[in-house]
Formats: sequence, structure tokens, C-alpha cells
Amino acid sequence: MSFDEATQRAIDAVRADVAALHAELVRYGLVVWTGGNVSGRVPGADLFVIKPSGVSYDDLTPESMILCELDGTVVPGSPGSERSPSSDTAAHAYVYRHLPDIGGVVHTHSTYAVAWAARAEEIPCVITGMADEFGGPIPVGPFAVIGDDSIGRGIVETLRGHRSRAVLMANHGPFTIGVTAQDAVKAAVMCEDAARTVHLARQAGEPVPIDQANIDALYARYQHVYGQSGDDRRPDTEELR
Ligand SMILES: O=C(CO)[C@@H](O)[C@H](O)COP(=O)(O)O
Repeated sequence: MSFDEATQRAIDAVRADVAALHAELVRYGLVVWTGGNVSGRVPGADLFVIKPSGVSYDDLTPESMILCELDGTVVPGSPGSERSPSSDTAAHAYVYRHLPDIGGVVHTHSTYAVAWAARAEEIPCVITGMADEFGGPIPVGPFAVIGDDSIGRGIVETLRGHRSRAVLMANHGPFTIGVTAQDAVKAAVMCEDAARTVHLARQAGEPVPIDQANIDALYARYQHVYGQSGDDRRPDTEELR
């Protein structure tokens, strides 16, 4: 399949971005071995890029990324198509089909977030860092088997109407979404940080909840003021549509 020049440029840029972002999962200690995956939507095309299944992070390059249609099928003859795409390709594809504002999806097995997922327990919003990044608790999604639409449906149905860009799929681990692949990686980093911090807090006593008005104020400031004016911002609609 061949693409016009603008689409090909967009594909190449997402390949480079997604390949580089897998190194961020390693840098932040969110994955072991080949666990976890990042994907990015190709702007202006019904396509996304995802990592190949079970390939060492050391061997991930823009050319080894896999180009997929939004139904999850691999684009025949595209660079990397000789390999199988990530085990979670169907889940990523489902998110892209049902959440048009989402440009990136990440899945990890980060330790503390998976420990909360093993208990199917949502992470309560008891630190300002969670109010900033997630606008409330990090919810739990249903147990779902890997490989079909089950996980993707669980992600969308849990996060639709929710501020959080992270969901703990029961007994499995975190999936995060973002306006870009980098935004989704950031959500994965902040999800694990929150999971660890709240876990440690609970070991010494009962954490103190933050009242909703303060959560709302913290979230609004962080989403619209924090950082630099040119930073990627999430859509103004607070909850996912
Ligand atoms: O949970 C699983 C495997 O059961 C996956 O999510 C792996 O963590 C990553 O798989 P690949 O992306 O390498 O296929």
C-alpha cells in the first residue's frame, strides 16, 4: 500500500515517536523484559503504529514498528510487517475507533499499579499529584482476556465520562490514553508514581481524602496553566466523550 507524501511523512514521524517512547517506559522502570507497549495514531489517517510483539526494547527502531489499520490489521508490505504486532493491538485499535480525541495508548505491567489491579481496587485521590494529573481516582476496569476487543471495550467503558487517563484492568495492569503517545506515556509514569505513593501512605495509616472542590481546582490549574503555553493540552471537555 502506498500513501501520499503528507501521510507518509506523518507515518514516519509517528514511527520515530513511538519507537523512542518505548525507551521512556524502560527509563521510568515501568516494564520488565518485553512487557508493555506504546502506540500512536497517525494524524489525518485511519492508521496507528504499535510495537512488534515480544521484541526486546533494545531492538525497537522506527522501521521495526508496525503500521496498522484502525481495525488492528497490519498494513501489508509496510516496514516491520514481517513480524506480529503487539498482543494488545486489538485493545489499542478499539480505543482509537471509539475515542477520536485520543492519539496515544500505553500498556505496562508496572509493579505498584499491577498490585492495585490484582486487588481490583481503584487508587483513591489522596495526593495533589493525582488531582493534577487524573482529576480524581484511578478507576478499575473489568477482567478481560487478551487478544480480542474485551480489553479495549473495558478501557473505553471505564474511562468514558471519567477524567482519568489511566485505568487499572483487573488482575492485569494499567492502560493509559492521551492526546498524543507522549501524553499517554506521561499518564503511565504518573499512574505508577501514584500507585506507589498511595500504597506506602496506606502502610502507615489511613490517607486523608482531598475534598472535591480542591480536586477540581487542582485539575483545572494543572491541565490549563501548568507548564508552558505551547505544551500539548487535553481537550477542554473534562470527561472523555
Ligand atoms: O500482558 C501481556 C502478555 O500477556 C502483554 O500486554 C505484554 O505485556 C506485552 O506484549 P507485547 O506487546 O510484547 O505483545
